[in-house]
Amino acid sequence: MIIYDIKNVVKTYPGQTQPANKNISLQISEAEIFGILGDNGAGKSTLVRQMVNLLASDSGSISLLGKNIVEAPYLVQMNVGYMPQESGALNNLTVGEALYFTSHLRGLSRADAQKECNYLLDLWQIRELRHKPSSRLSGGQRRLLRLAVAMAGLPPVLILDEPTNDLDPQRRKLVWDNLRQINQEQGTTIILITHDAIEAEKAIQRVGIMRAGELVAVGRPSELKQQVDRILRLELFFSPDSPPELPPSLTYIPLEPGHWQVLLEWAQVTSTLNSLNLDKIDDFRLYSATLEDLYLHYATQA
Ligand SMILES: Nc1ncnc2c1ncn2[C@@H]1O[C@H](COP(=O)(O)OP(=O)(O)OP(=O)(O)O)[C@@H](O)[C@H]1O
Repeated sequence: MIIYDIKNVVKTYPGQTQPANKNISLQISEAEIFGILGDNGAGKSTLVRQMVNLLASDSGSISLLGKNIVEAPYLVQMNVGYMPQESGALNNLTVGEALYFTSHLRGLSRADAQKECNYLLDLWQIRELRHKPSSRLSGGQRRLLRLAVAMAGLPPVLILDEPTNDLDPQRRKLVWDNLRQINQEQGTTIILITHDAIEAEKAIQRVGIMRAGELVAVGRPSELKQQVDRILRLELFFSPDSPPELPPSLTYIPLEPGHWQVLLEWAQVTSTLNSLNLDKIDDFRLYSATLEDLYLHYATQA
C-alpha cells in the first residue's frame, strides 16, 4: 500500500528567488524505512514540513493514504508522528507530562496513556528524567524526548527530522535499534532525514538524495551503489611466503607483505572467490561503495 504519494511539489519561500523544493515526486510504501539525505540547505526539512501540513506547497500535491492532505488534514493528525529538528512546544511540561499528555491527546485512555508513558521512558532510557522540565534538558536529551513524543500512541507513520543529531554513539545506536524494532514489530512506516549515512545504511530500505531542492536519486542503496561504482575491493590476507594464485585477468595492488587489494567488477566476484585456494588465505574482505560514497557522489555533483 502507498502511504505517501508526492507529486510535483514546488515550494519557494517568500522573498527567495530560488525554490527550496523543485518538482519533487516520490512514493513511500507501507512499512518501509525511507531515508532522506542531502547537504545543508538541500530542501529536506522543507519537504517533510510540507508532508505534515506545516508548510503549504506552491504547486503539486501530497496524498496520505490516498487523500490530499490539504483537503483531509485530519489524516496527518491521526496517522503521523512528526519529530521536528527543533521545538519549544513542550518546554512548560516535565518529560513525564509531555509523554502522558501527548499519548492521551492521541486517543489513549488515562490508564493507557500512563502505560505508554512508562513504556516510552524505558524504551528511550529517559526514566530518570521524568520529573525534569523539558526546558532544562540537554540537546541530546531533548532529542530523545522529541523522538518519544513523536512515537507516543504508536502512530502508523513516523517522520523524523535528524533523529540522531547531538547524540552520543551509544544513544545513536539506541535510536537505530529502536527504529528497526518498531518497524519490524509494528510495521511502522518511518521517513527520516539524516546526515548519519554510515549508520543509516543498516536501517533504511530506500534512500532519496536531495541536492539544491531536487530529488536527484531514489532507490535501494544496493541498486544505487551499482550505478555509481561497479568496482568492488577485495582484500586478501595471507602468509607472505605463500601468496595466492589469482586468475591471470586480475591485477592486484600489494598493500603490505601478506596483504593485497584486488579490484573486481561485480560479475567477477563469484568466479574469483571460487578460484581462490582458501586454505592458503588467512582472511579476506570484500567492500562495496558505502551509502556515504553514494551520498557524496549524488549530493555534491555540479
Ligand atoms: N523560513 C524560511 N524562509 C526563507 N528561506 C528558508 C526558510 N527555511 C528554509 N529556507 C531556505 O530553503 C532552503 C532549504 O532549506 P531546508 O531547511 O529545507 O534545508 P535542509 O536540507 O533541511 O538543510 P539542513 O540539513 O541544514 O537542515 C535553504 O536555502 C534555506 O535557506
